[in-house]
Amino acid sequence: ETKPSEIPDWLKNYDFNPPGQCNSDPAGPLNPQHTDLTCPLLVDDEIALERRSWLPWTYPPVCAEPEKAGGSKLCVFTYVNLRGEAGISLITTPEIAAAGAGILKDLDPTWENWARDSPLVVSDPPPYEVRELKDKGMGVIANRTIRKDEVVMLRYPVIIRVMDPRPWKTQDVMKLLHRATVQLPPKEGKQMLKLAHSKGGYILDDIVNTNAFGVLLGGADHSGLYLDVSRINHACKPNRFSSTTLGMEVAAYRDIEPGEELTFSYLPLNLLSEQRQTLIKEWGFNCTCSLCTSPEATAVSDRHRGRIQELLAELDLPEMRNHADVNKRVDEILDLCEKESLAAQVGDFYTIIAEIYSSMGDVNLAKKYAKLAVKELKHYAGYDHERTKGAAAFLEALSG
Ligand SMILES: C[S@@+](CC[C@H](N)C(=O)[O-])C[C@H]1O[C@@H](n2cnc3c(N)ncnc32)[C@H](O)[C@@H]1O
Repeated sequence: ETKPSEIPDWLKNYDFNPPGQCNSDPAGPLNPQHTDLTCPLLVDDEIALERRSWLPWTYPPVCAEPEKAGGSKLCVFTYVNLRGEAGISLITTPEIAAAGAGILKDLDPTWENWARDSPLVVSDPPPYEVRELKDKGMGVIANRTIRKDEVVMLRYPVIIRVMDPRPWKTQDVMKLLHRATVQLPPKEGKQMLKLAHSKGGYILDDIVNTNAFGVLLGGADHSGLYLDVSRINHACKPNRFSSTTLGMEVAAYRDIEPGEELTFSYLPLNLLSEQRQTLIKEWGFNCTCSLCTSPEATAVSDRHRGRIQELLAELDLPEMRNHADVNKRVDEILDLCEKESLAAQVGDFYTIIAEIYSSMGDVNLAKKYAKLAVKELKHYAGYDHERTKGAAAFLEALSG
Protein backbone atom coordinates (compact mmCIF):
# COMPACT_ATOMS: atom_id res chain seq x y z
CA GLU A 1 0.00 0.00 0.00
CA THR A 2 2.24 2.84 -1.18
CA LYS A 3 1.05 6.37 -1.81
CA PRO A 4 2.59 8.89 -4.22
CA SER A 5 5.40 10.60 -2.41
CA GLU A 6 4.45 13.71 -0.46
CA ILE A 7 7.50 15.92 -0.42
CA PRO A 8 8.02 17.77 2.86
CA ASP A 9 8.82 21.50 2.51
CA TRP A 10 12.39 21.18 3.82
CA LEU A 11 13.12 18.64 1.10
CA LYS A 12 11.67 20.58 -1.79
CA ASN A 13 14.66 22.91 -2.14
CA TYR A 14 17.28 20.57 -0.78
CA ASP A 15 20.01 19.74 -3.27
CA PHE A 16 21.28 16.21 -2.71
CA ASN A 17 22.93 16.03 -6.06
CA PRO A 18 26.51 16.64 -6.96
CA PRO A 19 26.87 19.41 -9.56
CA GLY A 20 28.15 18.39 -12.99
CA GLN A 21 27.18 16.96 -16.31
CA CYS A 22 24.74 14.05 -16.14
CA ASN A 23 24.87 11.04 -18.41
CA SER A 24 21.55 11.94 -19.86
CA ASP A 25 20.80 15.53 -20.83
CA PRO A 26 17.65 15.56 -22.88
CA ALA A 27 17.25 19.30 -22.37
CA GLY A 28 19.97 19.65 -24.99
CA PRO A 29 23.32 21.40 -25.11
CA LEU A 30 21.94 24.71 -26.33
CA ASN A 31 19.83 25.29 -23.26
CA PRO A 32 21.61 27.91 -21.13
CA GLN A 33 19.39 27.14 -18.13
CA HIS A 34 21.03 23.77 -17.83
CA THR A 35 24.65 24.80 -17.63
CA ASP A 36 24.62 24.20 -13.87
CA LEU A 37 23.13 20.73 -14.20
CA THR A 38 22.53 18.57 -11.18
CA CYS A 39 22.43 14.83 -11.69
CA PRO A 40 19.46 12.69 -10.71
CA LEU A 41 19.61 11.05 -7.33
CA LEU A 42 20.56 7.40 -7.20
CA VAL A 43 17.98 5.64 -5.04
CA ASP A 44 17.04 2.07 -4.21
CA ASP A 45 14.58 0.74 -1.62
CA GLU A 46 16.95 1.29 1.34
CA ILE A 47 18.33 4.69 0.31
CA ALA A 48 14.79 5.96 -0.30
CA LEU A 49 13.75 5.00 3.23
CA GLU A 50 16.86 6.41 4.80
CA ARG A 51 16.61 9.79 3.02
CA ARG A 52 12.84 9.90 3.12
CA SER A 53 12.98 10.87 -0.56
CA TRP A 54 12.74 8.94 -3.79
CA LEU A 55 12.77 11.90 -6.13
CA PRO A 56 12.22 12.06 -9.05
CA TRP A 57 10.11 8.90 -8.82
CA THR A 58 6.47 8.91 -7.73
CA TYR A 59 6.66 5.82 -5.49
CA PRO A 60 9.50 4.48 -3.37
CA PRO A 61 11.46 1.93 -5.39
CA VAL A 62 10.85 -1.77 -4.70
CA CYS A 63 13.87 -3.98 -5.31
CA ALA A 64 15.00 -7.60 -5.64
CA GLU A 65 18.47 -8.86 -4.75
CA PRO A 66 20.69 -10.44 -7.44
CA GLU A 67 21.17 -14.21 -7.37
CA LYS A 68 24.95 -13.87 -7.11
CA ALA A 69 26.72 -11.71 -4.52
CA GLY A 70 28.27 -8.56 -5.92
CA GLY A 71 25.59 -8.00 -8.56
CA SER A 72 23.23 -5.07 -8.68
CA LYS A 73 19.68 -4.90 -7.31
CA LEU A 74 16.78 -4.84 -9.75
CA CYS A 75 14.09 -2.30 -8.86
CA VAL A 76 10.83 -0.80 -10.07
CA PHE A 77 10.84 2.97 -10.59
CA THR A 78 7.54 4.57 -11.54
CA TYR A 79 6.83 8.12 -12.64
CA VAL A 80 3.17 8.95 -13.29
CA ASN A 81 3.41 12.32 -14.99
CA LEU A 82 5.61 11.84 -18.04
CA ARG A 83 5.25 14.86 -20.35
CA GLY A 84 2.31 15.98 -18.25
CA GLU A 85 0.11 13.05 -19.13
CA ALA A 86 1.45 9.50 -19.03
CA GLY A 87 2.95 6.95 -16.65
CA ILE A 88 6.18 5.01 -17.04
CA SER A 89 7.59 2.16 -14.94
CA LEU A 90 11.23 1.13 -15.28
CA ILE A 91 12.44 -2.29 -14.15
CA THR A 92 16.14 -1.77 -14.03
CA THR A 93 19.12 -1.27 -11.72
CA PRO A 94 19.28 1.87 -9.53
CA GLU A 95 22.43 2.95 -11.39
CA ILE A 96 20.75 2.79 -14.80
CA ALA A 97 17.60 4.47 -13.46
CA ALA A 98 19.68 7.36 -12.13
CA ALA A 99 21.65 7.66 -15.38
CA GLY A 100 18.46 7.51 -17.46
CA ALA A 101 16.23 9.69 -15.26
CA GLY A 102 16.87 12.62 -17.62
CA ILE A 103 14.21 11.11 -19.93
CA LEU A 104 11.59 12.38 -17.47
CA LYS A 105 12.44 15.98 -18.30
CA ASP A 106 10.82 17.78 -21.21
CA LEU A 107 13.05 18.68 -24.11
CA ASP A 108 13.97 22.28 -24.67
CA PRO A 109 11.95 23.05 -27.84
CA THR A 110 14.61 25.44 -29.22
CA TRP A 111 17.23 22.76 -29.03
CA GLU A 112 14.94 20.02 -30.27
CA ASN A 113 13.82 21.99 -33.34
CA TRP A 114 17.41 22.84 -34.13
CA ALA A 115 18.47 19.18 -33.81
CA ARG A 116 15.59 18.00 -35.97
CA ASP A 117 15.90 20.76 -38.61
CA SER A 118 12.16 21.47 -38.23
CA PRO A 119 9.55 21.37 -35.46
CA LEU A 120 7.90 18.03 -34.80
CA VAL A 121 4.22 18.02 -35.78
CA VAL A 122 2.15 15.01 -34.73
CA SER A 123 -1.24 14.51 -36.43
CA ASP A 124 -4.11 15.40 -34.12
CA PRO A 125 -6.78 14.00 -34.00
CA PRO A 126 -5.15 10.66 -34.84
CA PRO A 127 -5.56 9.73 -38.52
CA TYR A 128 -6.16 6.08 -37.59
CA GLU A 129 -8.40 3.72 -35.63
CA VAL A 130 -7.48 0.56 -33.78
CA ARG A 131 -9.80 -2.21 -34.98
CA GLU A 132 -10.29 -5.97 -34.93
CA LEU A 133 -9.04 -7.49 -38.22
CA LYS A 134 -9.84 -10.80 -39.85
CA ASP A 135 -6.56 -12.65 -39.63
CA LYS A 136 -4.19 -10.80 -37.26
CA GLY A 137 -6.14 -9.82 -34.15
CA MET A 138 -6.29 -6.02 -33.78
CA GLY A 139 -4.64 -3.64 -36.22
CA VAL A 140 -4.29 0.07 -37.01
CA ILE A 141 -6.34 1.40 -39.93
CA ALA A 142 -6.06 4.84 -41.59
CA ASN A 143 -9.29 6.85 -41.24
CA ARG A 144 -8.21 9.49 -43.78
CA THR A 145 -5.49 9.94 -46.36
CA ILE A 146 -2.10 10.05 -44.66
CA ARG A 147 0.63 11.85 -46.57
CA LYS A 148 4.17 10.55 -46.95
CA ASP A 149 6.34 11.65 -43.97
CA GLU A 150 3.36 12.58 -41.76
CA VAL A 151 4.09 11.66 -38.13
CA VAL A 152 0.94 9.79 -37.13
CA MET A 153 1.89 8.67 -33.61
CA LEU A 154 4.28 9.79 -30.92
CA ARG A 155 4.27 7.51 -27.89
CA TYR A 156 6.43 7.00 -24.83
CA PRO A 157 6.89 3.58 -23.25
CA VAL A 158 4.74 2.53 -20.29
CA ILE A 159 7.10 -0.26 -19.23
CA ILE A 160 10.85 -0.49 -19.70
CA ARG A 161 12.48 -3.69 -18.52
CA VAL A 162 16.08 -4.88 -18.56
CA MET A 163 16.48 -7.11 -21.58
CA ASP A 164 18.58 -9.74 -19.85
CA PRO A 165 16.91 -10.69 -16.53
CA ARG A 166 19.23 -13.64 -15.81
CA PRO A 167 21.09 -12.11 -12.84
CA TRP A 168 17.81 -12.11 -10.84
CA LYS A 169 15.34 -14.86 -9.88
CA THR A 170 12.58 -15.20 -12.49
CA GLN A 171 9.97 -15.12 -9.73
CA ASP A 172 11.35 -11.81 -8.45
CA VAL A 173 11.40 -10.30 -11.94
CA MET A 174 7.74 -11.31 -12.40
CA LYS A 175 6.80 -9.73 -9.05
CA LEU A 176 8.52 -6.50 -10.08
CA LEU A 177 6.69 -6.59 -13.42
CA HIS A 178 3.41 -6.94 -11.53
CA ARG A 179 4.25 -3.94 -9.35
CA ALA A 180 5.43 -1.94 -12.37
CA THR A 181 2.02 -2.52 -13.99
CA VAL A 182 -0.19 -1.75 -10.97
CA GLN A 183 1.74 1.46 -10.28
CA LEU A 184 0.90 2.81 -13.75
CA PRO A 185 -2.03 5.25 -13.95
CA PRO A 186 -5.20 3.08 -14.26
CA LYS A 187 -5.93 4.12 -17.87
CA GLU A 188 -2.55 2.92 -19.10
CA GLY A 189 -2.51 -0.17 -16.85
CA LYS A 190 -5.88 -1.28 -18.27
CA GLN A 191 -4.82 -0.63 -21.87
CA MET A 192 -1.64 -2.61 -21.30
CA LEU A 193 -3.57 -5.63 -19.98
CA LYS A 194 -5.63 -5.72 -23.20
CA LEU A 195 -2.58 -6.01 -25.48
CA ALA A 196 -1.90 -9.15 -27.52
CA HIS A 197 0.00 -12.05 -25.94
CA SER A 198 1.27 -15.02 -27.89
CA LYS A 199 3.95 -17.06 -26.19
CA GLY A 200 2.39 -18.35 -22.95
CA GLY A 201 3.79 -18.13 -19.41
CA TYR A 202 3.08 -15.29 -16.98
CA ILE A 203 0.64 -12.99 -18.76
CA LEU A 204 2.43 -9.67 -18.12
CA ASP A 205 5.72 -11.18 -19.24
CA ASP A 206 4.00 -12.56 -22.35
CA ILE A 207 2.52 -9.11 -23.14
CA VAL A 208 5.97 -7.49 -22.91
CA ASN A 209 7.59 -10.24 -25.03
CA THR A 210 4.89 -10.06 -27.71
CA ASN A 211 4.89 -6.29 -28.07
CA ALA A 212 8.10 -4.67 -26.85
CA PHE A 213 10.86 -2.95 -28.84
CA GLY A 214 14.54 -2.89 -27.98
CA VAL A 215 15.48 0.46 -26.39
CA LEU A 216 18.64 1.82 -24.79
CA LEU A 217 18.39 3.24 -21.27
CA GLY A 218 21.51 4.51 -19.56
CA GLY A 219 23.48 2.81 -22.35
CA ALA A 220 22.03 -0.66 -21.57
CA ASP A 221 19.63 -2.85 -23.58
CA HIS A 222 16.02 -2.82 -22.40
CA SER A 223 12.60 -3.85 -23.75
CA GLY A 224 10.17 -0.95 -24.15
CA LEU A 225 6.41 -1.45 -24.25
CA TYR A 226 4.48 1.25 -26.16
CA LEU A 227 0.67 1.43 -26.17
CA ASP A 228 -0.93 1.97 -29.60
CA VAL A 229 2.38 1.30 -31.37
CA SER A 230 1.85 -2.28 -30.06
CA ARG A 231 -1.26 -2.57 -32.21
CA ILE A 232 0.68 -2.12 -35.43
CA ASN A 233 1.07 -5.41 -37.28
CA HIS A 234 4.13 -6.56 -39.12
CA ALA A 235 4.80 -5.83 -42.80
CA CYS A 236 7.28 -3.34 -44.28
CA LYS A 237 7.00 0.28 -43.12
CA PRO A 238 8.78 2.47 -40.60
CA ASN A 239 8.97 3.47 -37.00
CA ARG A 240 11.30 6.03 -35.54
CA PHE A 241 12.65 5.85 -32.03
CA SER A 242 14.41 8.59 -30.09
CA SER A 243 17.25 7.54 -27.84
CA THR A 244 17.16 10.94 -26.15
CA THR A 245 13.57 10.89 -24.96
CA LEU A 246 12.49 7.25 -25.52
CA GLY A 247 9.70 8.70 -27.67
CA MET A 248 8.65 6.46 -30.56
CA GLU A 249 7.50 8.29 -33.64
CA VAL A 250 5.60 6.43 -36.33
CA ALA A 251 5.83 8.19 -39.68
CA ALA A 252 4.46 7.24 -43.11
CA TYR A 253 6.93 6.03 -45.76
CA ARG A 254 4.42 6.77 -48.48
CA ASP A 255 0.90 8.11 -48.96
CA ILE A 256 -1.63 5.84 -47.23
CA GLU A 257 -5.26 5.69 -48.33
CA PRO A 258 -8.25 5.66 -45.94
CA GLY A 259 -9.04 2.04 -44.98
CA GLU A 260 -5.44 0.86 -45.54
CA GLU A 261 -3.67 -0.83 -42.64
CA LEU A 262 -0.63 0.88 -41.08
CA THR A 263 2.18 -1.63 -40.71
CA PHE A 264 5.87 -1.68 -40.07
CA SER A 265 8.61 -4.27 -40.21
CA TYR A 266 9.37 -6.16 -36.99
CA LEU A 267 12.59 -7.27 -38.69
CA PRO A 268 15.59 -5.58 -40.30
CA LEU A 269 14.44 -4.34 -43.70
CA ASN A 270 16.86 -5.70 -46.27
CA LEU A 271 16.30 -9.45 -45.70
CA LEU A 272 15.45 -12.21 -48.16
CA SER A 273 12.23 -14.21 -47.63
CA GLU A 274 13.95 -17.23 -46.10
CA GLN A 275 15.78 -15.09 -43.55
CA ARG A 276 12.49 -13.32 -42.75
CA GLN A 277 10.63 -16.61 -42.26
CA THR A 278 13.25 -17.88 -39.81
CA LEU A 279 13.17 -14.68 -37.75
CA ILE A 280 9.39 -14.25 -37.76
CA LYS A 281 9.03 -17.76 -36.28
CA GLU A 282 10.79 -16.42 -33.19
CA TRP A 283 7.91 -13.96 -32.89
CA GLY A 284 5.57 -16.96 -32.68
CA PHE A 285 3.17 -16.28 -35.58
CA ASN A 286 2.68 -17.06 -39.25
CA CYS A 287 3.05 -13.90 -41.28
CA THR A 288 0.10 -13.15 -43.55
CA CYS A 289 1.52 -10.01 -45.19
CA SER A 290 1.48 -9.84 -49.00
CA LEU A 291 5.21 -10.41 -49.36
CA CYS A 292 5.00 -13.56 -47.20
CA THR A 293 1.93 -15.02 -48.90
CA SER A 294 2.47 -14.31 -52.62
CA PRO A 295 5.20 -16.54 -54.14
CA GLU A 296 5.48 -14.30 -57.25
CA ALA A 297 5.96 -11.10 -55.22
CA THR A 298 8.43 -12.94 -52.96
CA ALA A 299 10.52 -14.15 -55.93
CA VAL A 300 10.77 -10.66 -57.49
CA SER A 301 11.59 -9.07 -54.13
CA ASP A 302 14.23 -11.71 -53.32
CA ARG A 303 15.89 -11.06 -56.69
CA HIS A 304 16.05 -7.33 -55.97
CA ARG A 305 17.28 -7.68 -52.40
CA GLY A 306 19.81 -10.38 -53.36
CA ARG A 307 21.15 -8.05 -56.05
CA ILE A 308 21.56 -5.22 -53.49
CA GLN A 309 23.65 -7.53 -51.31
CA GLU A 310 25.72 -8.56 -54.37
CA LEU A 311 26.34 -4.92 -55.35
CA LEU A 312 27.41 -4.00 -51.82
CA ALA A 313 29.86 -6.92 -51.80
CA GLU A 314 31.25 -5.81 -55.18
CA LEU A 315 31.73 -2.26 -53.90
CA ASP A 316 33.96 -3.71 -51.21
CA LEU A 317 36.48 -5.01 -53.76
CA PRO A 318 39.64 -2.91 -54.24
CA GLU A 319 39.50 -3.33 -58.06
CA MET A 320 36.07 -1.59 -58.08
CA ARG A 321 37.45 1.59 -56.59
CA ASN A 322 37.13 3.71 -59.74
CA HIS A 323 34.44 6.27 -60.54
CA ALA A 324 32.80 4.44 -63.44
CA ASP A 325 32.31 1.16 -61.54
CA VAL A 326 31.23 2.79 -58.30
CA ASN A 327 28.77 5.24 -59.95
CA LYS A 328 27.10 2.43 -61.91
CA ARG A 329 26.55 0.34 -58.78
CA VAL A 330 25.38 3.28 -56.67
CA ASP A 331 22.69 4.10 -59.27
CA GLU A 332 21.55 0.48 -59.37
CA ILE A 333 21.36 0.20 -55.55
CA LEU A 334 19.29 3.40 -55.27
CA ASP A 335 16.95 2.22 -58.03
CA LEU A 336 16.44 -1.16 -56.28
CA CYS A 337 15.77 0.60 -52.93
CA GLU A 338 13.00 2.55 -54.64
CA LYS A 339 11.49 -0.66 -56.06
CA GLU A 340 11.66 -2.44 -52.70
CA SER A 341 10.39 0.50 -50.59
CA LEU A 342 13.64 0.50 -48.63
CA ALA A 343 13.65 4.28 -48.17
CA ALA A 344 14.58 3.84 -44.51
CA GLN A 345 17.83 2.11 -45.51
CA VAL A 346 18.98 4.63 -48.09
CA GLY A 347 20.71 6.75 -45.43
CA ASP A 348 22.89 3.77 -44.45
CA PHE A 349 23.75 3.14 -48.10
CA TYR A 350 24.72 6.81 -48.53
CA THR A 351 27.09 6.42 -45.57
CA ILE A 352 28.75 3.42 -47.23
CA ILE A 353 29.02 5.29 -50.54
CA ALA A 354 30.56 8.33 -48.80
CA GLU A 355 33.16 6.06 -47.18
CA ILE A 356 34.00 4.51 -50.55
CA TYR A 357 34.54 7.88 -52.25
CA SER A 358 36.57 9.02 -49.29
CA SER A 359 38.80 5.93 -49.61
CA MET A 360 39.23 6.83 -53.31
CA GLY A 361 40.41 10.32 -52.30
CA ASP A 362 37.36 12.09 -53.83
CA VAL A 363 36.50 14.36 -50.89
CA ASN A 364 33.83 16.32 -52.81
CA LEU A 365 31.77 13.24 -53.68
CA ALA A 366 32.38 11.81 -50.19
CA LYS A 367 30.99 15.04 -48.69
CA LYS A 368 28.01 15.05 -51.05
CA TYR A 369 27.00 11.53 -49.99
CA ALA A 370 27.78 12.10 -46.30
CA LYS A 371 25.46 15.13 -46.38
CA LEU A 372 22.74 13.04 -48.01
CA ALA A 373 23.33 10.31 -45.41
CA VAL A 374 22.85 12.75 -42.51
CA LYS A 375 19.67 14.15 -44.11
CA GLU A 376 18.11 10.71 -44.70
CA LEU A 377 19.19 9.28 -41.34
CA LYS A 378 17.85 12.31 -39.45
CA HIS A 379 14.58 11.70 -41.18
CA TYR A 380 14.25 7.93 -40.87
CA ALA A 381 16.39 6.93 -37.90
CA GLY A 382 15.97 10.18 -35.93
CA TYR A 383 18.25 13.11 -35.19
CA ASP A 384 19.60 11.46 -32.04
CA HIS A 385 20.18 7.96 -33.39
CA GLU A 386 23.68 6.51 -33.18
CA ARG A 387 23.77 5.98 -36.98
CA THR A 388 22.88 9.65 -37.57
CA LYS A 389 25.50 10.82 -35.10
CA GLY A 390 28.10 8.56 -36.78
CA ALA A 391 27.31 9.97 -40.24
CA ALA A 392 27.40 13.56 -38.90
CA ALA A 393 30.80 12.92 -37.30
CA PHE A 394 32.11 11.50 -40.59
CA LEU A 395 30.84 14.57 -42.49
CA GLU A 396 32.52 16.83 -39.95
CA ALA A 397 35.80 14.93 -40.29
CA LEU A 398 35.61 15.31 -44.09
CA SER A 399 34.90 19.03 -43.79
CA GLY A 400 37.63 19.50 -41.17
C1 LIG B 1 2.64 -6.37 -31.54
S1 LIG B 1 1.22 -7.33 -31.78
C2 LIG B 1 0.39 -6.50 -33.06
C3 LIG B 1 -1.07 -6.21 -32.74
C4 LIG B 1 -1.93 -7.41 -32.55
N1 LIG B 1 -2.48 -7.87 -33.81
C5 LIG B 1 -3.05 -7.14 -31.55
O1 LIG B 1 -4.10 -7.73 -31.67
O2 LIG B 1 -2.81 -6.38 -30.60
C6 LIG B 1 1.93 -8.74 -32.50
C7 LIG B 1 0.97 -9.86 -32.80
O3 LIG B 1 0.11 -9.51 -33.91
C8 LIG B 1 -0.04 -10.59 -34.83
N2 LIG B 1 0.58 -10.23 -36.13
C9 LIG B 1 1.36 -9.14 -36.35
N3 LIG B 1 1.72 -9.07 -37.64
C10 LIG B 1 1.20 -10.12 -38.26
C11 LIG B 1 1.27 -10.60 -39.61
N4 LIG B 1 1.95 -9.98 -40.55
N5 LIG B 1 0.62 -11.74 -39.90
C12 LIG B 1 -0.09 -12.39 -38.94
N6 LIG B 1 -0.17 -12.00 -37.65
C13 LIG B 1 0.45 -10.87 -37.31
C14 LIG B 1 0.68 -11.77 -34.19
O4 LIG B 1 -0.29 -12.51 -33.47
C15 LIG B 1 1.67 -11.14 -33.24
O5 LIG B 1 1.97 -11.96 -32.13
